[in-house]
Amino acid sequence: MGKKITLSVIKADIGGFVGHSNVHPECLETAGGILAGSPLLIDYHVTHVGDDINLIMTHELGKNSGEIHELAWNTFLSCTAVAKKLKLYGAGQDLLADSFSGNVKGMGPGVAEMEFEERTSEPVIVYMADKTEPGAWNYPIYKMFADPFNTIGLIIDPKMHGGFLFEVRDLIDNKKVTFSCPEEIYDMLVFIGAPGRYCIKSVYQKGTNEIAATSSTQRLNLMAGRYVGKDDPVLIVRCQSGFPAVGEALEPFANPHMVSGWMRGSHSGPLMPVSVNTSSPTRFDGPPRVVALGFQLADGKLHGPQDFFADVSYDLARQKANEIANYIRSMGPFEPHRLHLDEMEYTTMPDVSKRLKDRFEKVE
Ligand SMILES: O=C(COP(=O)(O)O)[C@@H](O)[C@H](O)[C@H](O)COP(=O)(O)O
Ligand SMILES: [Mg+2]
Ligand SMILES: [Mg+2]
Ligand SMILES: [Mg+2]
Repeated sequence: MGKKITLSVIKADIGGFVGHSNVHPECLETAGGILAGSPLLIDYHVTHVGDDINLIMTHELGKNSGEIHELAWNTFLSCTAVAKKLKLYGAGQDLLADSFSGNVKGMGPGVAEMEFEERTSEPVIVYMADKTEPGAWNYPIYKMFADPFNTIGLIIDPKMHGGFLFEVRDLIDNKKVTFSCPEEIYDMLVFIGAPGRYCIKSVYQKGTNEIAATSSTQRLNLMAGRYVGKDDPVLIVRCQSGFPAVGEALEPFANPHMVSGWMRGSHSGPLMPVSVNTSSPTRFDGPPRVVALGFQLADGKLHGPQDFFADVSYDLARQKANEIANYIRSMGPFEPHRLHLDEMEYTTMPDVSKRLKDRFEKVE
């Protein structure tokens, strides 16, 4: 057995610049400075999508390493101090706990990690989204790993033809189930078609059980018991040679699918593929954005990134997303633009109902 590398992507919103639109450069510099000085890491890349800081790190300490999680937590604390100094908006927004307790899971930051033996050549893509929730990955992961109309490799690459195993999490009941695809796609779609509750956590290659993809499935509002911003999830996908080709892993985003999030975490809107530099949500705090950064790993070193959605071939997807956004915005506070009551992050319904209680008369 060769040496195993862990790729950890840990993210948090520690304060926005301006409002919830972007990250202040001083926060990114602070994060970069701390990771540069850490002896724990093989390599790192600090970046952002909208108002979320993403720490992309490689090391040999495995998943859920207390040392790596503490490094990320302390980095976010230092960035929060900068955010407070600059009076940025919502300083420390996603840091829900007072002190670190061994693992950042359940403390606010989002985490996606995978451990594997590096192949001769190891292309990976790190996806990062803003103004949406973890279920936003269900549609593109399904397309990448189960839909031959997206991924021709499922038909013509002998290493992919057997299919993949999908681990799906129920975020409300805190349970998990694994589906074997393609045989069980109809059963699986019953669940993953409801992305507010069921999320694809990881995908494994059948036969080898090699990790192929993994996402962050933390739901901030479920942890905090109140709205503290959207989860703004991350996803890691390994590519080529038995996994989707880079182009197959990017293809689902050519059709901007509808996701929950956007303004006040309470609207449905198209997920727009963008470059890091254009990842600032603006119109109605959106539309929701997704960035895809490609890296070649070499003994854990992160060569890259390639900012894939900067490419002109995603111009049409952005145009389509703008058209969908324009159309659905015209519905204002009406469903389905506004989310169903159960899904809304802020709701004044209880207060308004209480105030109008006596004005409701029984209909005979
Ligand atoms: O969803 C949003 C922010 O999400 P985020 O921080 O990216 O997780 C925004 O639309 C805010 O909800 C909106 O700007 C109102 O913000 P507050 O005034 O309540 O902070
Ligand atoms: Mg924010
Ligand atoms: Mg955000
Ligand atoms: Mg958020």
